[in-house]
Amino acid sequence: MPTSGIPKSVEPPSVARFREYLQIQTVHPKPDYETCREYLKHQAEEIGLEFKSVEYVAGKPVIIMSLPGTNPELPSIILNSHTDVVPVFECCSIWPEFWDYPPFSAERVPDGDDFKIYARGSQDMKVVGSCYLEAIRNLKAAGKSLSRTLHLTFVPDEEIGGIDGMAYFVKSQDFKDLNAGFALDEGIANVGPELYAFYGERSPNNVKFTARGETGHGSQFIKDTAISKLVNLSSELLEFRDSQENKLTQKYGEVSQSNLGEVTTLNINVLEGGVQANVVPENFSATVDVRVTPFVQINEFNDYLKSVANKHKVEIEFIHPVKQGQMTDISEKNKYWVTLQKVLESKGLKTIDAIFPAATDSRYLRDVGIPAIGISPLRNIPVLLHVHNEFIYESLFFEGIGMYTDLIYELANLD
Ligand SMILES: CSCC[C@H](NC(C)=O)C(=O)O
Ligand SMILES: [Zn+2]
Ligand SMILES: [Zn+2]
Repeated sequence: MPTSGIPKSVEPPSVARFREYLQIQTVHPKPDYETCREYLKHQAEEIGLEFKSVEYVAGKPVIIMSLPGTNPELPSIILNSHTDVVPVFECCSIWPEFWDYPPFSAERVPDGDDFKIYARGSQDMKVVGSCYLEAIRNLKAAGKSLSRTLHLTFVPDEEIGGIDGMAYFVKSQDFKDLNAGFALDEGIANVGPELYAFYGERSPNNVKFTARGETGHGSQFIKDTAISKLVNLSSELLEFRDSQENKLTQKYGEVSQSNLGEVTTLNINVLEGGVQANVVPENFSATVDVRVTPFVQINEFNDYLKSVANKHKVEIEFIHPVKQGQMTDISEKNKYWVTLQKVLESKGLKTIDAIFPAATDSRYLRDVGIPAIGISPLRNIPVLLHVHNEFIYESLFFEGIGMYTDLIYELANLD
């Protein structure tokens, strides 16, 4: 334990480094990536890692820190994390303080024998990036020999879809040069004692439906209005949504984070149209957040959406191209997975193997053929990603460092 022999009130250096990272305001819509780059460069220099910063889009650095292995011909291990965090709501008129501490002060607050560290990004996902760095610091300090090369990748913009970050990176020569064999990426905290291990995720599919119809005076019985078409279409979409939920409740008794990824969800989140109350609008649209499970063929699912739109005489637009979600093999055939399971077992940790319900940068890695597992070291803690008052227990940070130290060592020494 990094704290042994040190009074609890004294902040361990690893925690000070973690808190410094949390204090950098890499928050959307204007993340401070420059300060973040400087911070990471300093970490790389201190630990003794090669450092490279590349920008596929100006001002959005992808940072690659490398530790060459003794057998650099072997496929490398990627330890990925994103540097950006989601916005915070600090207060509103009826609820003056959403946060107990300022979200970028990274306050270290005593909590019994432990400390809580409050900050945006403490769970999602600066804790993971910091654990990787501390684990490698420990391995280097202990003089451990690693045969595979390690690459720590710190990427921007995951929280807004990764288009200017991981999506460009995986297509680049820089990425090909990594000769990656396996990647670890983000997971999600668990209120229970197990760790989630995500081997796939649902494809985010934003779809806009636009209905057009008869216009006229708001006092009349006008047929085939845009709204009536959109309402009928929406009812059918919501019936589909119910059927997906029923599938889970029939199979598992309830919907949970561990089974949600097995079905497709949709939420109608933006309605647009109308000019004034007494004018029947010529058009009205609904934008829907659809999350397509990798267990169905995305093309077939989109054909189904087209057929529903067609039936209700509504136009359909797929806002961005969506690819079939790929899944990482979690059978005995995947030696990286077997190693991960072995290490976690040796530490008394169990995994819940699941499909991530939302989107992470792992989808880009899997798409270019890199087996990726999304994992978080956080357990027995409320799930606070994107939530007010995000915090972690300091003890979980130490547990995470221990877990990644063993995991990285074993993965990097796989034949
Ligand atoms: C669609 S890309 C934005 C990424 C975001 N990821 C998470 C984990 O919230 C999401 O799924 O909405
Ligand atoms: Zn995240
Ligand atoms: Zn997030």
